[in-house]
Formats: sequence, structure tokens, C-alpha cells
Amino acid sequence: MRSPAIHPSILNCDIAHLADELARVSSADGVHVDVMDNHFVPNLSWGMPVVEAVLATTSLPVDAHLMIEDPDRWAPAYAESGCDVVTVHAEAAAAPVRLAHELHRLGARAGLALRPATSVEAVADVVQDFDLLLVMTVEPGFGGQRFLEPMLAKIERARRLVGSAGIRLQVDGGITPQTIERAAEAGAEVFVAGSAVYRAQDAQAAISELRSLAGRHCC
Ligand SMILES: O=C(CO)[C@@H](O)[C@H](O)COP(=O)(O)O
Ligand SMILES: [Co+2]
Repeated sequence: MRSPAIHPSILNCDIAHLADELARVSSADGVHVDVMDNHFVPNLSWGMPVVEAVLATTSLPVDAHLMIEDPDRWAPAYAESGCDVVTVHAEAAAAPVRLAHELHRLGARAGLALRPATSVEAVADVVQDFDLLLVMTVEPGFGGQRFLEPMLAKIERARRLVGSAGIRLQVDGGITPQTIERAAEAGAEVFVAGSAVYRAQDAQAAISELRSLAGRHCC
């Protein structure tokens, strides 16, 4: 039985104090870095230099969530830099299977993300080449949004698609103590949490609480 993994998203952390902000979440299972290009999503965050700074500062595995156009071109650099998982959006990747193989060749695990409107069935033919399936539980682009309840049924379908062997099922967006149990019950096992961790007075306590709530139902 695998234990639930909590990956704090640094999107809304105090980037001027990146090292301190990473230290606040040192008990997490990974760090989630949201890369946004203001084309695939209506927001601009950061790219390789910040990801490299995160990699140089934390010993936790880094999970890069690329909300960008043309990931076939840009994602390999994130694998080369040492990210543990590089996740690309199914809606943006031109040749997802080829890209997954390239990420593997460069030493990273490959993740495939779905916008809320993209069905699980749309990736049924390609998901087997990936290590992680990410079901977005908010519209990608911003932290601090409300969890989309209709995504619970989609998480259940995603769990049926990936089965119990190999491919990890991640959820991202609006994960809080109020929503994580239902996401875990539906089948998620890797939980991205931005505001719920970084807005907490004690981020390590927030991580423990989320992990223990998810652990009641998962995995
Ligand atoms: O990818 C995204 C948003 O597009 C996320 O990773 C958010 O940054 C998570 O933040 P919260 O919803 O947990 O505040
Ligand atoms: Co994200």
C-alpha cells in the first residue's frame, strides 16, 4: 500500500525568500513548480531559472507542471535540469508518447495533465507511456481557486484507467483539509496544495494534516 504524497505548490509563496519558503515545506514529499507562459494559460509565472534555483535549494523531488504551449520543444530541458517529474498538458503536446520517451531518456519521469474539460478517455491510448496522470481540479492558471466538485467523478474514471499498478494519480487545485478526503476517496494519491500550505501559519503542520486526512482513504 502506497502512502499519500503531498506536493506544495510554490506559485503563491514569497518568491523573494525562496530558500526560506522551501525550508518551510521540508517535510513534504515533493515540491510542485508551476510554469506558465501566458499563452496556454492567462498568466505568466517563471521558467528554467527559477526551476534551477529550486533544484539547487531543496533536496525534495521537484515536480514541474508545465502550463505552456509547445511542450514538445521546451519540456526536455526541465528533465535535463534534474526535475523528478515533468508534467505536460495533453491539450498542448503534439506527440505525447514521443515526448514521454524523450523525458525518460533524459532521466525524468513523465506526467500528463488534463484540463477540467478534457476527458480521461481522450488520453486512454497514450497514458500507459506516462508515470503520472494529473487531473486538474481547477482551471489551470491561478492558485487559490475553489475545488471543482464535478472533478470527483473524473478522478474516479482516471483511477479506473490507470488501475493500481505504476501510473500515479495526481490532483491539483483547491486541495484543502475540506476537499482532500473526497479526492483521496475518489482515487487520487499525489496531492498538490498551494494556498492550504503556504497560507498556513505552520506549513509543516498543514502538510501533516493533509497527509493524515488523505491517508484515511488512500492509497
Ligand atoms: O497548477 C496550478 C494552478 O494552475 C496549481 O498548482 C496551483 O498553484 C495550486 O494552488 P492552490 O489551488 O492549492 O492554491
Ligand atoms: Co500546478
